[in-house]
Amino acid sequence: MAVSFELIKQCSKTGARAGKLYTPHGVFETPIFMPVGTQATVKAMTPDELKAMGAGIILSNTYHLFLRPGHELVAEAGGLHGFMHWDRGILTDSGGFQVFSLGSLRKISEEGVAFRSHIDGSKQFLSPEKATEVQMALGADIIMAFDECVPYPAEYDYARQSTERTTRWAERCKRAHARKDQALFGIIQGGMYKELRTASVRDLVSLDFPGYAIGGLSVGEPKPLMYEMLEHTVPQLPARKPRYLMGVGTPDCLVEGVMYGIDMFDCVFPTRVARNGTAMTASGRLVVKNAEFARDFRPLDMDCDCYTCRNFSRAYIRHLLKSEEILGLRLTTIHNLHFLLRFMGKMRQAIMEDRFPAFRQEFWDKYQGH
Ligand SMILES: CO[C@@H]1O[C@H](CNc2nc3cc4c(=O)[nH]c(N)nc4cc3[nH]2)[C@@H](O)[C@H]1O
Ligand SMILES: [Zn+2]
Repeated sequence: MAVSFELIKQCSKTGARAGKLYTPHGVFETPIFMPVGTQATVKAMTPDELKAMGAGIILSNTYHLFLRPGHELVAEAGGLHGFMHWDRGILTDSGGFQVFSLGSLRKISEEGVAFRSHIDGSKQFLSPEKATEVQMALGADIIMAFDECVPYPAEYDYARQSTERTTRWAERCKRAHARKDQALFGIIQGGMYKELRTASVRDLVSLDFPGYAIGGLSVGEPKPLMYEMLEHTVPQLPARKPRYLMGVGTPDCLVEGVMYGIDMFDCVFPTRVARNGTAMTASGRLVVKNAEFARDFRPLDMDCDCYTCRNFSRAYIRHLLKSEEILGLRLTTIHNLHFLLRFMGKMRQAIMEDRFPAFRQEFWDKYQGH
């Protein structure tokens, strides 16, 4: 088995659990947050810095790398691990989501999706087989089935037909996948319709994937609706296989996702907001670019021990960001990633000590939104 999951501790009162994910590039503790490195780099970070802060698995993206520099070139460089000099875990998203969020003039059919590249407008086509071939060439440890992320909102009938096609596509990906050192995860769809979510779980679990992602969430729906879908869907997934919630990465959603039994998360949020000068802290966000911090010589987050918070002040980081100095966005990125990775470690510790409900309550008492 390329990737396997060991359930270490189940919370006695909620769906939260602590586990271990065994991959060809290492063993990683779950719940885990996976920094996003869309174009084969986690923006502004070196691999050594990512290692130093404890990142275990990072994401890259089929859609982007297929368009540039091309999967064949990455394969010549020894796959993504060789190309980006990263020897820990890599997961690639299959491109379905990005075709819809980035590509233009998309035409979806049973065969696949025709679209124009957002880079040069050239005509492109991705099918389940092509997306699987690209991911085999990129060489990630975990690859995703090619799916359509049902948009929000979506009519019941559209959600049903799209989800049924995603299941047929998942079967085609499974048939096309021919790398024993890679795990292919299925992606649950179903929109915001509980019976479609159940049908998607039933159909994909019958295809027996080594892990399952929950797709079609964090797409602009109200958070309570995302939580309702998680509460309904996650318990129906096999307990001994990893569950991956795609596109989630704010502390509130991470706590709730862990509570429902999610093991893996990814999101561009922490690195994206860092680049526009927003720091994540235990009590919410701090927009360090704001004038109020011009003479504030305290660290971003008084409770943080990251390289940024040990050495630099809000005033200095604000100055760097206002002056568009590259170090500015590097320092905020270091802090945000360190903050989230440490937050996951604290949650795992609480689960191991069977005090997750108290940890969650404490979090909500302190957290002031977003
Ligand atoms: C709300 O923030 C925006 O939304 C994205 C995060 N939310 C998200 N939901 C996703 C769903 C899927 C899916 O159903 N299938 C596949 N293959 N990949 C997915 C990737 C996803 N990412 C950020 O990029 C941000 O722009
Ligand atoms: Zn910090």
